[in-house]
Parts: sequence; structure tokens; C-alpha cells
Amino acid sequence: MELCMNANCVAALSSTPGSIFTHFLQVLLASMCTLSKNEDYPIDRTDEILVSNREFDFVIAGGGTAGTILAHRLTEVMEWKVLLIEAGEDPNPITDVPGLFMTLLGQAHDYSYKSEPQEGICQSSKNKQCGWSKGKALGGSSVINAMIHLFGNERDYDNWASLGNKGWSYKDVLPYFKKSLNCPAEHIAKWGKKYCGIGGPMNIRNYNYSLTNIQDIILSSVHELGLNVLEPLTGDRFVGFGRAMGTLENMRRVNTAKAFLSPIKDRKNLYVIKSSRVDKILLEGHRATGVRVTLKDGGSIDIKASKEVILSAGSIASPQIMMLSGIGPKEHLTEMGIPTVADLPVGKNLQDHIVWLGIQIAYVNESAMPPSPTFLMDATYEYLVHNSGELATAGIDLVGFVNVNDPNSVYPDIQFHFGHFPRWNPDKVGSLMSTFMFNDELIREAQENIMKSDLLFPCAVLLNPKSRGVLKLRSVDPADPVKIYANYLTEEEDLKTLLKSVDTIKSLLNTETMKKHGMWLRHIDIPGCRHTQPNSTEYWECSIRHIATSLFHAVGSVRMGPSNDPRAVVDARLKVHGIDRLRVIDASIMPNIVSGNTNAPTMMIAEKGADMIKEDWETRVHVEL
Ligand SMILES: Cc1cc2nc3c(=O)[nH]c(=O)nc-3n(C[C@H](O)[C@H](O)[C@H](O)COP(=O)(O)OP(=O)(O)OC[C@H]3O[C@@H](n4cnc5c(N)ncnc54)[C@H](O)[C@@H]3O)c2cc1C
Repeated sequence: MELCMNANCVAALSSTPGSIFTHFLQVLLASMCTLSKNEDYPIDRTDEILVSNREFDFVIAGGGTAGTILAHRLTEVMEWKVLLIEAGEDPNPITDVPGLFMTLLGQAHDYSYKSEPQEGICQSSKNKQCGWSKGKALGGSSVINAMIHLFGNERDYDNWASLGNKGWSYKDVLPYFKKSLNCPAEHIAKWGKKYCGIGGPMNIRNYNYSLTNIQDIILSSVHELGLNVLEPLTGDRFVGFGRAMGTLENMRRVNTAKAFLSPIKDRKNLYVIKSSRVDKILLEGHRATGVRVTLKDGGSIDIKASKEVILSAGSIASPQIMMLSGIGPKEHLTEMGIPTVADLPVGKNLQDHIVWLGIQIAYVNESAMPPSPTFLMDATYEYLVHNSGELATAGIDLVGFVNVNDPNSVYPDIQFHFGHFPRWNPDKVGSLMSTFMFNDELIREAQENIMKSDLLFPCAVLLNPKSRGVLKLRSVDPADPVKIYANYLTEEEDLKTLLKSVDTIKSLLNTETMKKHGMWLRHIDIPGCRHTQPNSTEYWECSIRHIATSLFHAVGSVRMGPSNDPRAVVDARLKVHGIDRLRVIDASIMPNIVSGNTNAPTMMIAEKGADMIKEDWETRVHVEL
């Protein structure tokens, strides 16, 4: 195998590794040419912009999931000069490796936000704060996410449309989900094109999970229980269990910068500024005319947008930029000493999926052996040469959708991500627990138990929370992170629904399949819950309050809705109410969170947003080849 310790690969290894083993793997992996390089991404054109005309047709703030797609689609119009401004750098090549995704959190590509401490949630997390990871790189959160690609369901989008958002029903948005995609030919041949596109920039593939037979065991017990096994997972039915696809190619992550910017990196009308922060929107009266930017060297410049400013900085930063510019709730802006330009409920309606790691299945796999001393070397070889093994999968692609309140419903209220942690591997389970910022006692508890048995985590996700959070400015300094009030479980119904997820797992454990494998429901010794009886309702509630936390799916803080909706900030064409030439196009516009992971829905929002811009400016598209 050719070794090429490419200077760019090495330079990109800027993050502090989580452990000595991770560092070893990072160096080894980056030394192979099979991972991405900085040359794969568009160059930073800051210097050129500084000495030339600082006016563009469109300025996009934030080059994450949505921003990179917008840059791709808008530069299809050759007459349009488009500037994308991103706070982060090019993705580190290590982010390509699915099996290392948990080690990316808390590192250089993660803003590592934390929610404000809240009674009754994240009680076993460090400082009793829930971690709110968010990607900081070209490609945004698609650079550090778990790559799971799901749409949500028909009811989610029909609900958006019923709230007065014309053009956002499931029927309307489905073509935009597909537009981005390039599905495998075998998939199309077998399942057709109704839910999978071909020829789009983003590859999605199966993870080809091959570590153990645990996924087959789960699906077999699901079948035995009479629940749906869905193949493929995305289709006409929304309740059931199956394997999700991922944004992958050859078992390498495909972040949105790689999918949408790399192929067009030489388009002359695409300008990218990296490592620079958009601080505020420049306004003339009620019209957006440009943005103020802090560059990498600390200098500040103003950049003009002759057509539109588009905010795609994500659900936390887009509202922050708006509020710093005087667009937000008047009371809060006044409190912060910011003159109000438009009194809108920016930052309210914040929603997230909480994930509960308190249900764990243990079993002793008699045929398993302790890992050999060369285990990490072997895994790396297996990955680089055969694209398989431990490093080829994020390990949570086996997914279940159930309705715990109404077994007859065709729509789910709980999602499970099944994660498997093999015996004798304390690093892996420790990495998961650290990802979610659990305290040292809990990490130790899991690591001690992993020496005795394999652990299967059916992580329960509350899909349609009723509780709403809010974002507020911490200060008028754009460098200061906003205050995140998650307000999890403030609606009683949310707690009740999450509690019922235990019953589904108990039913699975009652099947002959799981009994045959000697699987049992493990009692987690949570120090803060020792006053409760194991397996009592009090224990499970206490467990939720200690070890349920964010699944990093923040949405809704710039809600879409008609002007007569007091909760709405943007209209159905994603234009900010009462401000000309300003749109918000990212996950923040979701009126209600979708019933599944949020990356694919954000891609859809960007594809649809780009088309709406083209329609509104009545442009015929001339694609540069
Ligand atoms: C750890 C993690 C795991 C996840 N796993 C999954 C998963 O498996 N499947 C799934 O579907 N979803 C997953 N998600 C969620 C999904 O990735 C997000 O919903 C989606 O990426 C949001 O896209 P966005 O464009 O709104 O924001 P982002 O992709 O976060 O992009 C925002 C961009 O704006 C930049 N930015 C912010 N402020 C400024 C500023 N002031 N100036 C300039 N640039 C700025 C940021 O650096 C970032 O690049 C995960 C998220 C995380 C964090």
C-alpha cells in the first residue's frame, strides 16, 4: 500500500486527540492517501476579496449542511457572484472515518456549546449541563455528525403545510430530498426511485455493518414480536425497524462540503472565506444590504450583497446574528441595549431531540475473545484495505420507530438507535459516555461492566417533544456563545412518553430470540438514583433525569410561518418578516421538529430554498460544466 505522508493531511491533524490510541490511529489513517485532502475543497479567496470589489449578488453566512448546498445551487447561475463565509476550517481528514465519529466531539470542529443548567435533566452530566455539539468547519455539522440519513415522515411535513406554509407538504418536499441524492444502482434496481434520487451530489450507502450478528438478532426479535421489519427503512411505512443508510461512499463520510463544493470548487463565481465570523447583518432601514465580518486575522470588513443576504449559520448562530442586528424579541433586545429593527420571536420555539441512554441490554457472547494486542492495527488495516470492520461504521444505523402511546398509529413517537459495545473494550463505551458529557462515576460504571459482558444500548429518542426552549444573547459580543435554555421535559407528556420506551425493550427481551442469547435488562447504578428501587417507575424517571441529554438536533429557533402567526420569523419562502432581501435557510426554520434525524431534512430545506431564490429572481439556470 502506498504511503504518502501528504503535507496537507498532516497539517490538517490539528485537533487534540481524545486518547493516545486515537492519536495513533489518526496519524496512521491520515498518512494514507485514501482520506480527503485540503485540495479537495475550494480555496479561501479572502486575499483576493480584500483587494477587489467587496460586492456580491448573494452573501451566505455559514457553510454548513445548508450553506454548502446553497453555494452549489446558486453558483449554477453563472451571472451570479456568490460569497460563502464560514467560521471553521476545511474538515480534518480524520472526520472521513465513520468509526471515529465519537472522538470528534469536543474537538476542533465542535463549538461544544452547553445548555444552561436545568433542574431535572442532565443531572449526571459534567456541571449538570447538557452538551450541545455543533459543527465548525466547511460542511458544518455534517462533518461531525453520525451520518444517518432519514427523511422524517409524511405527517411532519403535512403538519408544516397545515400551519400556513404553502409548498411544504410531504408531496411538495419529497422531490427536494431526492434532488440531492445519488443512491446506489442496486438500491434503485431493487426498490425503485420513489424515495431515492440518482445523479445528485450526495452519495448515501448502507453501512454494511459486519462487526457482530447483533443487528440480525434485534431484527429477528422484532419479527417475532410481530413488529415491522422495514427494508428499505425509508419508504411508505413509518413505524418499524431497519437499517438506515448513511452519507457515505466507500465507507468514508461524505460531508456536504465534499459532496456539494468539491465538484464545483473551481467555479469562478464561487467565493469562499474561511475561518471568519459573520457578526451582524448590515441594514438600511428594513433592507439587508450586506454583512460585517471578523476575518481570521481579527480585522473587520463590511461586504455588500446586491441581491440578498442568506443566513445559514444553523439553529444557534443564525438567531444570534439576527438578534445582534436588531431583529428579535423587542424586550430582550432592549435589555441587551440593542435598538430593535424588527420585533420578531427569534430564538424562541427552540426544539431538540433528547436521547436517553438509561436502557441497556447485557449479554455474554460465549464465542467472543478478548481483543488481541494488535486490535487497533488490525482494524486500521481492515478499514484501509477492505473498507470494513470497526472503523467503517458509526455503529448506530440499526434504527427502530415505534409509537408507545398508540400501537395502532402509523406514525412513531419514539425512535431507537441501537449501539453495540463489545466486552473488553472500555475505550469504546467510555468514548460514548464522554461524547454525551457524562460524569466520571458513570463512565467508570460502564467501563467496569463492559469487562463482564457485551452491552447493547437501545438509545430512546423522544421524536415530537412538546417542550420548547429559548435562546438568549449572553452579551453583545458576537464571540460570546448564546445562552441555551433547553427546557427539556417541562411538559409532563414528554416524560411520560419517554418512560414508556422501556416497555418496548422489555417486550423485545421477552422474545425467544433474545432469551436464547441470554440477554437481560441491566440495572445501571446511577449514584443519584440509589434512593429508588431498581426497575421501578421512580428509578426509570430518575434515570431519564440523569442520563437523557441532547441528540444534537437543535431546530426551530427561526420558525417558519405566515405573518399572522405570532411565533413566526420567516415566511414560507424563508424571507424574514418585515425585512427585505434577507432569508434564513437552515435547520432553524423548522416550525416543528421532524420525526427523525435532522440532516437530510436540512439538505431538503436548502435545495428548496435555492429553487425559491431562483424563482423569485426569475432566473434561467446556466450550469457551468
Ligand atoms: C454530533 C452530531 C451528530 C449528529 N448526527 C446526525 C445524524 O447522524 N443524522 C442526522 O440526520 N443529523 C445528525 N445531526 C444533526 C445535523 O447534522 C444537523 O441538523 C444539520 O447539520 C444542521 O445543518 P445546518 O446547516 O442548519 O447547520 P450546520 O451544519 O451546523 O452549519 C452551520 C455552519 O455555520 C457556521 N457558522 C456559525 N456561526 C457562524 C458565523 N457567525 N459566521 C460564519 N459561519 C458561521 C458553522 O461553523 C457551521 O459550519 C448531528 C449533529 C451533531 C452535532
